[in-house]
Amino acid sequence: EPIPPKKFHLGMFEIGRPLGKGKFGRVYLARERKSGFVCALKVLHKNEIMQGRVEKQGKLVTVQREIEIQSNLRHPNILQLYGHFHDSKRIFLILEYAGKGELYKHLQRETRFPEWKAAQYIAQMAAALQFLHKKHVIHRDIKPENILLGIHGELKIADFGWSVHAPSDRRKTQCGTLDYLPPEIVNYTSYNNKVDLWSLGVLMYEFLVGEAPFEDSQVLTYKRIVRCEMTVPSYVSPEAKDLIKSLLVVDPEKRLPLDQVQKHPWIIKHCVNADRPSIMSKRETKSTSR
Ligand SMILES: CS(=O)(=O)NCc1cccc(-c2cn3c(Cl)cnc3c(Nc3ccc(N4CCOCC4)cc3)n2)c1
Repeated sequence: EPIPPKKFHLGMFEIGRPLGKGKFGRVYLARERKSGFVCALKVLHKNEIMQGRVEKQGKLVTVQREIEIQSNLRHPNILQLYGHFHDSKRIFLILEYAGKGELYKHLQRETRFPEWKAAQYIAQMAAALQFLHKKHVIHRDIKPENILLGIHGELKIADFGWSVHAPSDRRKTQCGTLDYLPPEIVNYTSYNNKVDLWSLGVLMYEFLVGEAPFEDSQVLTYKRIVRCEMTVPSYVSPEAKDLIKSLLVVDPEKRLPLDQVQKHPWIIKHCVNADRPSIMSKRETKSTSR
């Protein structure tokens, strides 16, 4: 684990290939010259952040909030923010490099994930959300576009641009798609960290079906969310369907809590988790017996 120096500046890094670009910035592979430490450098342009419909200082405050929240979070399923610096025009975020890129690209390529893979991702997501909620952070923007994959295929929550310290009765923010918003945000009522449980259900549905459960025209999506009108295709196993139905519940207090998600039969069936003796794969047993 590198001991980060206090002050960062651009000259400390060799900039590599662009990893991708998003609405507010570009991400480059980078290497810190002295230590050779590989990271990702996210470049945000101050004027771009200040423009756009979102109220003036809104986005800049969000970036400051993103930095403050993410730099204090250390968890294997949360992309680490090592530090930041800025020059007159740009803000630079020094982030953990996620070796397998954007989760939604993998989802697009595979159309939908097999249940064993979806269960691993949902278990890791639930662990990350449990960690965030203990720190009174609500993510509020759980969707495949905000999730990256580490070099071993482990899930990394990457974008904290819309997270807030709980509890909050903030009006619905101008976030992108409605698909992931739970009824209480869509209905402008006050909400708490249970919003992330709803989004976890939407994410699980999208992993298994390849599209979001309430996907439709904007007006219809709104109606379907507040009435929780969705159908689960028959190829989804009964256990998976049960977990989806336990999360996509209009009343936030009735959604399955995260500790129960991690003990759900569908998760247990597919995930070898820490507190159970490890089930050695065939390959491993053969090598030890040799
Ligand atoms: C708003 S935004 O700019 O943050 N989002 C746009 C965007 C778009 C695309 C990527 C990435 C991205 C970000 N990363 C961060 Cl942050 C850390 N590692 C990566 C990271 N890592 C990464 C690792 C591998 C690959 N490859 C793997 C081989 O196939 C080609 C893609 C891509 C990205 N990618 C980001």
